Amino acid sequence: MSAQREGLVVAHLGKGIAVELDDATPPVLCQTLRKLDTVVVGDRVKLTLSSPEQGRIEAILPRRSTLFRPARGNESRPVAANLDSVYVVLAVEPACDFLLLDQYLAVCENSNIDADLILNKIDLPLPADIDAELHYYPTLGYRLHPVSANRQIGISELAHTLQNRASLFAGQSGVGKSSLTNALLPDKTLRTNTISAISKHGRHTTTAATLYHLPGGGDLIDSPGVAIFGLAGLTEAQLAWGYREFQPYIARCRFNDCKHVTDKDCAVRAAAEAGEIPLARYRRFLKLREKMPPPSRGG
Ligand SMILES: Nc1nc2c(ncn2[C@@H]2O[C@H](COP(=O)(O)OP(=O)(O)OP(=O)(O)O)[C@@H](O)[C@H]2O)c(=O)[nH]1
Ligand SMILES: [Zn+2]
Repeated sequence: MSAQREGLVVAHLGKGIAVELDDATPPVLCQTLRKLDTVVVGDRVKLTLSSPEQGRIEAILPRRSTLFRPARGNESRPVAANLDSVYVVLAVEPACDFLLLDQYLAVCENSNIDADLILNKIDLPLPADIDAELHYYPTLGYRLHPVSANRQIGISELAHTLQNRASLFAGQSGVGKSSLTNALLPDKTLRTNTISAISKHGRHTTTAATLYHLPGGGDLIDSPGVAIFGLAGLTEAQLAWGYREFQPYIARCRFNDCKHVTDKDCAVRAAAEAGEIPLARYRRFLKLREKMPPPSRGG
């Protein structure tokens, strides 16, 4: 038996988990001890090697962030670990879904994950009202990156901001997440090598999520399933906190457990009515609140 090593989980394969050792490539195929919590892409793990290509994961090192996805009922399941940033991708077509955007931002605000906005397809004209709505977000501290994946506009600037961090692209279907990933990882063989090195002994299996090292530095977690992550695990109070401009008002509500809806002397609602908080954002907060599973709305 060899000594314990540490590594990074780079992919979930049908027959095991691909782990990149800190001092070696290609990744090794690992099994996990049954009693371990779910191991996810981005996790740092302790493992022992049974052969140069195979190992067993024995511990998950503490995570600095975890992204959850809703599972059956009110359950949630971790899908990615140790993310630094979520990049919410938007486009003029399909139309900007601001409710989904606010939902992503609220999750990140409560998960120790930074959030940026990417406006893709800037080769297409953007209506003025959408443009104005989008430009409100930088006033809250969210950076907005205008790009075109197809026309290769703004891609090198984007690559620069992705350096030295682990990121994930989120957004509705069709906004161009795959196109952006391809623009940033032009070397297709580099992308597929990771997986084929691991699955060469068996049938090719679809992966739930994969971590890629970007050529300019930084990691990108690509996961079809994570693209639309839900409000899984958030409480109603966390949802309100996820609206950054609400934060200074929340402490001024009369009641500690103010729901910011019809409550007496709610400073958040008052600010929205006075135009200090954009009414559109407050309304979307109310809508998201309605969408939350009942248990997290209680108490
Ligand atoms: N006009 C224009 N179209 C683009 C641009 N980038 C991507 N598209 C197009 O948008 C469509 C959707 O792109 P995808 O990359 O598949 O979008 P996605 O977000 O990965 O979609 P899902 O895989 O369904 O989640 C494709 O037809 C792309 O060619 C762009 O910069 N400009
Ligand atoms: Zn309130």
